[in-house]
Amino acid sequence: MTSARVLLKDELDIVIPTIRNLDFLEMWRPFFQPYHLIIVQDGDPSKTIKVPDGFDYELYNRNDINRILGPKASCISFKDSACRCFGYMVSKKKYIYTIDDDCFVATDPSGAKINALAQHIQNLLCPSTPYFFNTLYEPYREGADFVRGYPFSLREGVPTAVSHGLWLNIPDYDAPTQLVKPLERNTRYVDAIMTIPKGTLFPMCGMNLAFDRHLIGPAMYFGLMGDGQPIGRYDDMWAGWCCKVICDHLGLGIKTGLPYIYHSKASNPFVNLRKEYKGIFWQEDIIPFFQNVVLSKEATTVQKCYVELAKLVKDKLSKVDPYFDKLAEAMVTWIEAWDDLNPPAKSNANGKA
Ligand SMILES: O=c1ccn([C@@H]2O[C@H](COP(=O)(O)OP(=O)(O)O[C@H]3O[C@@H](CO)[C@H](O)[C@H]3O)[C@@H](O)[C@H]2O)c(=O)[nH]1
Ligand SMILES: [Mn+2]
Repeated sequence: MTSARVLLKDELDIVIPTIRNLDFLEMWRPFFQPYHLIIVQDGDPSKTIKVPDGFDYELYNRNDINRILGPKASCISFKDSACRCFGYMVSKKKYIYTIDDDCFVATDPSGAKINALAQHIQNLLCPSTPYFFNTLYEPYREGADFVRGYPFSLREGVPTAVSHGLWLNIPDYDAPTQLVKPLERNTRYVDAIMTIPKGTLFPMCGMNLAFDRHLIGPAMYFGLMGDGQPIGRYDDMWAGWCCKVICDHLGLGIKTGLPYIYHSKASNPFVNLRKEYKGIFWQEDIIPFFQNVVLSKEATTVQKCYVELAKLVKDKLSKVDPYFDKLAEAMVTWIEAWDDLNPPAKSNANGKA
């Protein structure tokens, strides 16, 4: 870390889903070591995952999830990276950064190592501008600003709930694209951060993602995927669509762009196709559903928005497939489990939380 002060050292947890090993942490040590890690071990709980020395962490396997959540553990996916959202639920911090175990420190065009975590923190601490697009991109960056014609009444921006980073080398392509372009690598470093405009959805990838847990945490449910489910690799997409409609409703922002990580492992496109294929045609109904979602004015908290959204999923998507009935119920279970583990702060005698 270049600055003596470690940004948000005691206010941020790093959540890592893993079914492999954590050797990748050695490369991140200079940037991650000051922070607390929450490791969600997927797959066989009897397997021991070795955490490199010197990291402060807590580790949860499936037995822990079942013990902590009891019957509500049914909402946490098994054998899919979607399990990571358990880490968001058990965290006690204001911010979360989640990264996959095959993502490494990338290098920018100047040859400097990219501290992705520091850039995400910067993105989250600066406002977003969802109501009017700034053509010079992120106006709060050093050397940039709002351009001529940008309304001054909108320059204060809104709180940023999510910072969505990108990937050099292996891009996050769906299986059909991976099959058609097996050798394609992303070598294009685009030096830009943009707020995703209000009313526009986007495909959120969970590989290199940070968010303000207090602003949007309860909406970061990664759905029912993996073992026993008809779909996979739509965990982060589902969460992103739910988060975006709720951010639009509550007046929060989502940014995408810098920072980059270096994604090293291409998962098997044939296995991915089997996981994704229902999602590839279901999403032609899912996207219009989210584009037409209207949340009520009584939905003033993320939990209220999310439970309202779950009812809309049940009412409008169950005709696509009975899976959405189950998913809608799991969305409510998730909120119940979230509130069990994160009870609202009790207000004291003079009403202070
Ligand atoms: O059953 C599993 C499989 C994997 N994991 C852990 O999750 C991440 C991502 O795994 P992987 O790198 O193999 O998969 P990708 O296709 O590259 O991941 C991208 O697709 C999305 C799938 O939902 C995912 O969010 C993206 O990042 C690794 O840390 C694995 O160890 C798991 O926990 N359980
Ligand atoms: Mn990967």
